[in-house]
Amino acid sequence: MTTTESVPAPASPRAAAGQPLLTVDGLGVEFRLRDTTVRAVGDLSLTVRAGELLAIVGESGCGKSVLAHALLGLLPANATTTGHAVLHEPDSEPVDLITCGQRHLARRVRGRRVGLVPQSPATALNPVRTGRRLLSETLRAHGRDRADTEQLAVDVGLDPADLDRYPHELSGGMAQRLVTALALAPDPSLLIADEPTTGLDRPLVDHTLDLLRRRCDNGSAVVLITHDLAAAQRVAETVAVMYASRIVEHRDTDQLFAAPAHPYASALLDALPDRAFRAVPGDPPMLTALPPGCAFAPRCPRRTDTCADRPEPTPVAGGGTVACHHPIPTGATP
Ligand SMILES: Nc1ncnc2c1ncn2[C@@H]1O[C@H](COP(=O)(O)OP(=O)(O)OP(=O)(O)O)[C@@H](O)[C@H]1O
Ligand code: NI
Repeated sequence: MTTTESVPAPASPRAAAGQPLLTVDGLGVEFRLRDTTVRAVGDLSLTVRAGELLAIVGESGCGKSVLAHALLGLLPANATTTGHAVLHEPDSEPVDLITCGQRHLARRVRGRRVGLVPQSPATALNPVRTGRRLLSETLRAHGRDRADTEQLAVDVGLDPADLDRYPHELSGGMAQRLVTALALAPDPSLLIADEPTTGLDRPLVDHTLDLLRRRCDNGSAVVLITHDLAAAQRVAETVAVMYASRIVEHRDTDQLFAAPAHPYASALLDALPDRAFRAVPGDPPMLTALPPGCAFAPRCPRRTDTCADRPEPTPVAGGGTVACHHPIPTGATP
């Protein structure tokens, strides 16, 4: 399999590594249904820095994809989004992705400065265009050379011959690689990749992860949404663990994997085959009926009466935050 050996220069100026690229502050998303409200994202704050690969992990339904869609203005009409998410880039004014409006998002941000690898590739592809046409048109629309089409296919591990297929002729894994190539075509400074390795076999999983990792080497940033903790451990600098709409722990990857502070993060790691291989006991709560306090408390071996109050994210020794009244001591010295 061919890989890109060098890191190409980005299409637009990038912030210096370590500078905040996206600051999310108090983000909330609710869906109004006929007789209830789904609180899919609650009071979520985080910073993504230039050159960083942040992995967001957590059980199915905890709000990962809704977070991604909120940042790109892709939520349906029954959604209400609150809070802020400011994109800072060296060549332009900071823009609040939550308040700037659909017009600005569509013209200036989505698929340009912020790219999305969607979780469902099959529905994201225009069915009447071949992969080659989709990719070359996207490159041209962003002022890039159409001759890069085949290279981009190779970069994502797609055989250029398969570019002549229509979406319905692609396997799930091929469609996945094509949507990744389409998201990369505009060379966004921030790429949000929502389960980008679904349907890929192990060598292609690693190929895709390494491709995302390399993007960060020129000052771009990647938010990788994944169920695959091993993937997060392999390529992410930092990991945010989401539980029932909130981030419960956000720390340096090595530190989190060595000594998780939140009981839920610890239980997730215990579910790994090379650890205890024990599923997290119990079920997550319904997002229509979240308890006022800690949402993990009913499943938590460390819970006390204090957990009836919601824990706020607080600093952990060694860096990062944990939202728990009774965090597991990490052994790190302040
Ligand atoms: N349009 C919608 N209307 C109502 N509820 C929605 C809507 N979209 C998502 N939800 C709900 O929001 C919650 C979070 O969904 P989301 O897709 O973000 O989960 P996820 O963490 O990405 O899960 P998975 O790992 O399975 O992809 C779920 O309870 C889901 O049912
Ligand atoms: Ni999802």
